[in-house]
Amino acid sequence: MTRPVLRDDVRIIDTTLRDGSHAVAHRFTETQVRDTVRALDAAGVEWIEVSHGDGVGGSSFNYGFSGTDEMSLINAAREEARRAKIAVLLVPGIGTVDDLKRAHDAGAEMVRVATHCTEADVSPQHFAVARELGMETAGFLMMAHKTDPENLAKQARIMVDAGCQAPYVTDSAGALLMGDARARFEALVAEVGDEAWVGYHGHQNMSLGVANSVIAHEAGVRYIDGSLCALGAGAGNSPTEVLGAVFDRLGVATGLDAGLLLDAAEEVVRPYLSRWPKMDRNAIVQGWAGVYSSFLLHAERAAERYKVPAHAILRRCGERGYVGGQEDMIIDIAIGLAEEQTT
Ligand SMILES: C[C@H](O)CC(=O)C(=O)O
Ligand SMILES: [Mn+2]
Repeated sequence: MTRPVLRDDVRIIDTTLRDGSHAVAHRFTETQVRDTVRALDAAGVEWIEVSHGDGVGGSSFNYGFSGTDEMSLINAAREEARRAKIAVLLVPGIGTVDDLKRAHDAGAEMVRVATHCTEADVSPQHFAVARELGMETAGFLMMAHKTDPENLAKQARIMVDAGCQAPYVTDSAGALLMGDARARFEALVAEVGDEAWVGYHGHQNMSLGVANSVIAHEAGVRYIDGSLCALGAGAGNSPTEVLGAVFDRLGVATGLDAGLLLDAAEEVVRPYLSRWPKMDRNAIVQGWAGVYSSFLLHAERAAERYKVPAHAILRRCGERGYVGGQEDMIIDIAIGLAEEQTT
């Protein structure tokens, strides 16, 4: 297994146009994608992730239909990028090997295969196909707070042995406190650090995405995710423009122009946002109770339909330990809460 070449101390992978898709209900337009890619490219971002929020193949009744076919968006992103390369996310079971091949044909050069943190064993065939296609590979171990550092490292080992060049501590719920995050970073770096770069993907539900990114760098993590204006599920992701400024102040090389990232966030992304990811009660409950960030809009819609509080739905998701893929249970909880209100 070969690690990709890294020019800088850390490499920021921008997921505005993938995780951010959750925050805009998967309705990115081609113009928004082109404008965002141009701005990120100018700021020196090397990898830009573009897909439905739930990855390629995610456009569906269960996860929400895309406003524009994601393969057209990937193709538009590839056309617009001068230096940057395009990555896609794939959740086995939502996306298929066929979706991966179509994304590659549309211009994607990296795939990030995402599994629940204890289920890395569903990823090997996707890594194998990606490597055959000559793509770079990363692996998301989602909801990383739900298993201990030792087991997370074993799961990373499964991914790396299958062809993953960068297993990620993926804090899908924004639930990891700093010590918990550090323990997971250190465990993965110890297990696979000689063969792969370790990555970190954070959510801002408890406002710790940037702090955990600094800890990640200290612990030897080399890929760190961000989103312009924090655009992402829940309270959003670690803002790329803040990561640029913080790492610049720390003297950590990212290859990014922090000023141009600020322009990209303020002048390109902010004007098209109808909804700004925020740390409101619902999002904080997600971090606090360890709930998958992508559940937020599903819970808000169910709350409106069944006239029950979204934060109560989300707390119950946490109590029941639901994970990505169990979005339909949100309706079940909302119906249950509505019945409890009338009895
Ligand atoms: C499919 C998920 O949205 C992947 C992700 O970004 C996360 O788990 O966080
Ligand atoms: Mn995410």
